[in-house]
Amino acid sequence: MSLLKVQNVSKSFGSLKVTNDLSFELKRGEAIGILGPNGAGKTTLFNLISGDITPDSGEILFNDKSILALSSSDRCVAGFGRTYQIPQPFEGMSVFENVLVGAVYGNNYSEKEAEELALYVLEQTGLIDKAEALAGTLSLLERKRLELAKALSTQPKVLLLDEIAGGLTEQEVFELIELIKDIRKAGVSIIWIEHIVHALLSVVDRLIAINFGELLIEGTPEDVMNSSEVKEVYMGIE
Ligand SMILES: Nc1ncnc2c1ncn2[C@@H]1O[C@H](COP(=O)(O)OP(=O)(O)OP(=O)(O)O)[C@@H](O)[C@H]1O
Repeated sequence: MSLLKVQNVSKSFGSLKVTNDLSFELKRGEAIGILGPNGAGKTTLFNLISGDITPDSGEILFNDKSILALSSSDRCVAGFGRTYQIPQPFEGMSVFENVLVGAVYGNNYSEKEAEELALYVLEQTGLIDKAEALAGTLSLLERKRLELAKALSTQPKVLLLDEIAGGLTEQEVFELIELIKDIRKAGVSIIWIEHIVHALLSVVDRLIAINFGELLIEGTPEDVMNSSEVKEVYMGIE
């Protein structure tokens, strides 16, 4: 059964059509990867799903119900968590406090329950030793982990990862992949936008390639990576 359905969604900014009649589905427990060149409309797609912007046309269904009327905070409570391409923690707050905000905001929890969840998520993401550190003092990998921790603290059913591996060393990417695999094993469905293709391929079941806001091709990672569409548009090879 589909958990999320994006149906014929379009979005323009002025005369620029950034999302063009885009449709795809995410099944429960599935992980899918989104590929596309810079400016293809990948982050815009996440903004449409998370409710930061509204489509001009089309439908977005979660558990077969439209979520278009829900605000971004209501979508968060409904089960959507996301990370941002550029981590933007509350720099002057501790790592624990940053995660606590998500735990309070995304769940109907008492303070004690939210604190317990925040500690669990910090353990899960390998940040427990940094709990008291100010977020502004973290390394890039730790900031990426904090992005994940903030998203996980809302207990998402669908996790939207926006270029979470960008800027990391090979070893750091490897560590992040292991963490994302564990999150997936815990039952979270994932949509992952990533330019670091080997990272995507080690996690996802299916790939979707987009260009100029349109779906180019979707299928198994092997089929998509070997397709002439992706070779031509994404890698510049004909
Ligand atoms: N709020 C906005 N107003 C105007 N134009 C926008 C807005 N948001 C995005 N765009 C434009 O839409 C296009 C797609 O942007 P988007 O960030 O979705 O691309 P992307 O595929 O995520 O790119 P990248 O891989 O570089 O992150 C770009 O040309 C961008 O400048």
